Amino acid sequence: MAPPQGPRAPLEFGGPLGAAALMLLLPATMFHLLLAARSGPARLLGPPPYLPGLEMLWSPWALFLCLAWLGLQAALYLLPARKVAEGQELKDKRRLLYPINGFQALVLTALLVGLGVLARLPLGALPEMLLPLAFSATLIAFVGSLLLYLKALVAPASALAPGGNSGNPVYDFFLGRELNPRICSFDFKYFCELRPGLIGWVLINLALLMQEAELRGSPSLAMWLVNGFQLLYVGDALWHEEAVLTTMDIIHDGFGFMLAFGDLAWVPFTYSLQAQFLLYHPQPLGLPGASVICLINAVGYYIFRGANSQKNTFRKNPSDPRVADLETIPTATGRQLLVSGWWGMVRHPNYLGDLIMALAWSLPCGVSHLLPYFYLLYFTALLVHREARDEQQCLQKYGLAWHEYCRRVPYRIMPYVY
Ligand SMILES: NC(=O)C1=CN([C@@H]2O[C@H](COP(=O)(O)OP(=O)(O)OC[C@H]3O[C@@H](n4cnc5c(N)ncnc54)[C@H](OP(=O)(O)O)[C@@H]3O)[C@@H](O)[C@H]2O)C=CC1
Ligand SMILES: CC(C)CCC[C@@H](C)[C@H]1CC=C2C3=C(CC[C@@]21C)[C@@]1(C)CC[C@H](O)C(C)(C)[C@@H]1CC3
Repeated sequence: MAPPQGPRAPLEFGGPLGAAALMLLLPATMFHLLLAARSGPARLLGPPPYLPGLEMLWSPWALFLCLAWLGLQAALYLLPARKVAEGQELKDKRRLLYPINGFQALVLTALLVGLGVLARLPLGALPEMLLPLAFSATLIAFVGSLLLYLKALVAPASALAPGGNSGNPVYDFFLGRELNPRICSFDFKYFCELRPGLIGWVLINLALLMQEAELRGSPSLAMWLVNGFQLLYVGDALWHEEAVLTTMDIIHDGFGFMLAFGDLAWVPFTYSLQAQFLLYHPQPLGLPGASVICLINAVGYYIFRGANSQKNTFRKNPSDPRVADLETIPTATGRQLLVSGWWGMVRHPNYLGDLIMALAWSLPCGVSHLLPYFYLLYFTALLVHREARDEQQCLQKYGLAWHEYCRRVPYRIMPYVY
């Protein structure tokens, strides 16, 4: 068994107690949202409309569907890739290899689903199964994290995540002990981060759109917008798959319950909340309103993509002509920090773009209910917390240079506000 690592990283998420509370609170919130979306009052706050019995949650058929979905995505992951990318350097100086074929997986899944629909696959029946599917996904995330935790107990110390090896089993189970758990070249965290959950999310959205068409003759404009915006977001993530290799989830966080549940259950079943809400609460939306919402999404996407691409291009090759003229601050590590362009506006311009898009995803649901704005509220909290974690990590990495960056670029996410 690997001994806990040298100097212990400070505990995050409120330590073991916070981790235990989140393990209960996150699934409970997800089920609350699923139940509220289909209830008449659709209340975000307040008690759930009813408490589902085990017979409403547990279904062997739903478990089979979830496992089949994971199996399909794993098979697509193993197909030959257009590119194999190198990850960041690890503590033992190695670099892991990652297949770049996520967008191919999305296209092949779309083809398979299209063929299925032509062969009368009842995709419109999926919305009725969301509760048992979410329950099975949670079960899979729980059992999967347990197996990963046990695997990590025999992993070498160099394979452990900086934050997930405190020695407290609850905390480590939640955050994940091992940084890059793999069997041969199959990387569990990288696989789960982008494929089953994100592609599952757009599939659920599509099923909700088809069900709406069945119920009301055609999908509403609001449902088209939500589907279109979120498909763009998922397509973009898979097209720029290589960029995920520099996110804190891949570089810093272990693969434990937080990411397993987040990737496999939370993303597909709560990120599709707007489409769920629209199926049960149709909203009128005219062309002028839709055009304004499209503009908001386009502005958000422009900032999000511009900022992420600028940083990725700069990190890959600082002399690339697209970024070579930008002003930078040198750091003791030899790396530089951008202080002009998007990254001179605020310290996390990509978060700002993401939040503007989150607003555009909720607006088609009207303003009569708070429920479809849950994603915007949750996402603001997630990004504010994530920004604080990243700030801590950057301060450790870059010391005085980071202080200088903060002095030159005082706002974190929103200029003149935060
Ligand atoms: N939809 C969702 O649920 C979620 C979406 N996201 C999105 O994922 C994307 C990635 O987010 P995340 O991984 O949190 O963070 P970022 O992509 O913002 O990466 C932060 C890192 O960027 C580098 N960096 C910071 N400032 C500068 C600078 N001025 N110049 C150069 N490099 C800099 C640092 O790493 P280094 O110096 O080591 O390169 C820092 O650790 C974002 O667009 C976010 O909105 C994130 C979480 C959830
Ligand atoms: C359940 C908890 C509250 C926490 C779980 C958080 C996870 C759901 C998110 C952590 C980082 C994520 C990212 C994306 C999805 C959500 C999770 C897994 C991301 C794949 C979405 C698409 C983006 O384009 C991205 C930049 C690739 C994102 C990377 C981070």
